[in-house]
Amino acid sequence: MTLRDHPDYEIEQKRLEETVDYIENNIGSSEKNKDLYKAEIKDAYSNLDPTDSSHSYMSIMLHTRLLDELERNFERFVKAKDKPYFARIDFQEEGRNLTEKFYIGKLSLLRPDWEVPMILDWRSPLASVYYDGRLGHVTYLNDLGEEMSGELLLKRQYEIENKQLKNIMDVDITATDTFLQASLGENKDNRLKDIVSTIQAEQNAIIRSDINKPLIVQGVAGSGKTTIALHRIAYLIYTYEKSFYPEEFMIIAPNRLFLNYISGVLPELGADNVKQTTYADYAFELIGNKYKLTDSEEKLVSIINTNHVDSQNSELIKVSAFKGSLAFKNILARYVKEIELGYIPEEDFKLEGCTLMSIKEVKNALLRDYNHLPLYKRFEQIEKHLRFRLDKEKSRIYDEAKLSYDKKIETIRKNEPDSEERRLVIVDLLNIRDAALEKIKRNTKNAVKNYMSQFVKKDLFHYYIEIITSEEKLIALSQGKLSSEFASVVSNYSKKILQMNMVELEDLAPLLYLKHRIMGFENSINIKYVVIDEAQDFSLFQFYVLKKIFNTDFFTILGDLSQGIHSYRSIKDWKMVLEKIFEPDSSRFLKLEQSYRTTIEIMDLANEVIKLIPNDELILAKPVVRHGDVPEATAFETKKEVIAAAQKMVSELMAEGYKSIALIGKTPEECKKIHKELKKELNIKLIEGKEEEYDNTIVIMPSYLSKGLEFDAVIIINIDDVYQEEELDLKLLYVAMTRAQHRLHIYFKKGNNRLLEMLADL
Ligand SMILES: Nc1ncnc2c1ncn2[C@@H]1O[C@H](COP(=O)(O)OP(=O)(O)OP(=O)(O)O)[C@@H](O)[C@H]1O
Repeated sequence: MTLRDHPDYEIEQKRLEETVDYIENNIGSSEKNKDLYKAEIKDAYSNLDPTDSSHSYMSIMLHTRLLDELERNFERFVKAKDKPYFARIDFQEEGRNLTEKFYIGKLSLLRPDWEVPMILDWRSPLASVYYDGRLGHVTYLNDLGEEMSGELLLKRQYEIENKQLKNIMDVDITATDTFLQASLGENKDNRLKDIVSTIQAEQNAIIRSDINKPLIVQGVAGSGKTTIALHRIAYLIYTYEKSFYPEEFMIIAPNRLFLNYISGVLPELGADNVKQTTYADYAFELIGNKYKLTDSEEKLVSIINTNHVDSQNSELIKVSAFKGSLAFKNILARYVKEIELGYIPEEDFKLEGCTLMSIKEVKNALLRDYNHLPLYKRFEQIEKHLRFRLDKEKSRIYDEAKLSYDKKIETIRKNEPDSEERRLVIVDLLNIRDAALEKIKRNTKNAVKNYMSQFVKKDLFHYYIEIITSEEKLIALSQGKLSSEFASVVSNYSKKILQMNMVELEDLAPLLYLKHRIMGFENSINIKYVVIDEAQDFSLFQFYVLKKIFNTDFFTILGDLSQGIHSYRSIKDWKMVLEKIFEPDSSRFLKLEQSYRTTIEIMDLANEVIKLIPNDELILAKPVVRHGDVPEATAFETKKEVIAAAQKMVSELMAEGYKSIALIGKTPEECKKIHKELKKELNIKLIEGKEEEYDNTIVIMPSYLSKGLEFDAVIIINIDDVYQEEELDLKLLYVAMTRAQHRLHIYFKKGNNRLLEMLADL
């Protein structure tokens, strides 16, 4: 059916025109009002009278506020005008004999003269039925969390471009989601997009999941984890507008390139000012930049490069796993206790022999009363107590001392006859008294400072170095759990890095922990909701420390164990996170098995790779019904031929109109080599991990850097280090294969390349 044949075409066309007109009129009047308010502000400034300025000040304040609001609305209108909505639902609430039409868009639009919104925000409670419900009886939770029900009588989707209605599609009970199909079939550039018009029911459940329960999502490659994470933030900001500011939300992503890749989505969803950062960047923000970070991928690369069987047991892996473990956290907790005990004073706080605060009282303040504070913040409390006691007692002590001298003088006066000798004795005594009183004054002045001088503060790294480079301390504080061989490996390994004023990623959790427990953070942390993407790469200690420093359970954690290429240093399953970090009973764990990114053919082949890993936790992705070209896997005799084939394929893919093409190698060295050859012929960018953005059509990168990204077409090149049938290599290959949206080609050099040969034979 063509657009014009749709029975409601006229009505829909009219409605669109009406909506666009309304928005444009609002934009027009906003512009006028903007000029008006600006003129008012200017006027008020010029009339600002230094003696009686209240009227002008009021006017400036009022018009500035109005101007801010206007500008916000203005931007909303401008954003909405080209495509004000994408869907409509006709809904009849139970018990009401009235069917209402709701047009759903990215932003809400209310008309004072209408009872229903002109546009309903996609995040509003009622809009949920559009995502969840098939036609017929539906339910949703209203603002108060009460279940509402009714009949969904129509579910209609629109394609609108530049204010023009291009298509109308009614979704019936059986129809597959043609809109979804169309959107997945598109070629994309190198930025992630919002999916408000095609969010699927299982994704909607995650986006709208209860804010109060920590949420962990295991989602297969391409299931929309990153996309959903961003939509969830937009949803929470809208729904809990009164409880949270957008800047209190934080999303933690794996690297800056990835942050750039996702950066467009939140503003597009009307959620600005959300903090978007990487774990390392945020950790350095909190602990300071005194030490530099080692290349966090270097370790992975060296594991990839070495013989895997040996490396599985290598010291490198064990040290990383140890530093990310809760066992290490426990060692540090004992270490902090030891540090705390070291501050118990050996003397009372006294003035003139009079105890103002006993050792016991100071100890109680230090270890008991202010235990909830970081150690150094407890010092501040102790100091306050000392000052208080001193202020309370200093006059008494002074007066008593003075009185005792005065009494002595008085006794001499009374008992000795007046003589030159008596006069000299009294003068002497008066001098002694004055000196003593002067001394008391001086001591009083310095008493707190002197007493506090025993609470010497040290640098964070001093503490960390003291423990991590001391074999003896590690063993002692592990309560016999660490062998001396392993403790020596950890300490020697750490010494080498720290001596260069460097730390590795695995050191950041312990450093954050120590800073949190000992010094506290300089500025109060105002993050209230945390979303972690690619969370399979996090260690338990990382989760633990984030939960502690943010002091919240408000977490959404998303990841895919099948892509856990950093599993040498990170979690092995989600159960551990649920059990050790959160309360399993009050947390939610959801799975996403449907994959939206890629075609059935590509996903089927990628699943063959993941099947080779003997791990029940790894779930096979189910692709949405979208067919495409069968992936090609071809072996060549020489490296030169592999590179030539890739170059030819890039040209073909470009000619076919693909907008983003990635060549994915196994190691950075391999990518460098291939790039050197190809850059003579192609405008191709080598991605090495430090980039913050790129805008090239063609890129080349090692597999581990491609994680999280996606491309229209992927060419996997393998000329050097072959992919072995081992967990890490299988995961690297899986990650690379699942980056492709439409086309996948695998070109490799013949010989000893069993895994890729197996794929070629399938
Ligand atoms: N409901 C949907 N409608 C349209 N597109 C979708 C939908 N869900 C996901 N997609 C698309 O699927 C692709 C994969 O999404 P995303 O990158 O968020 O998945 P992911 O689970 O984070 O993937 P990975 O773990 O492989 O990095 C994106 O292009 C996204 O736009």
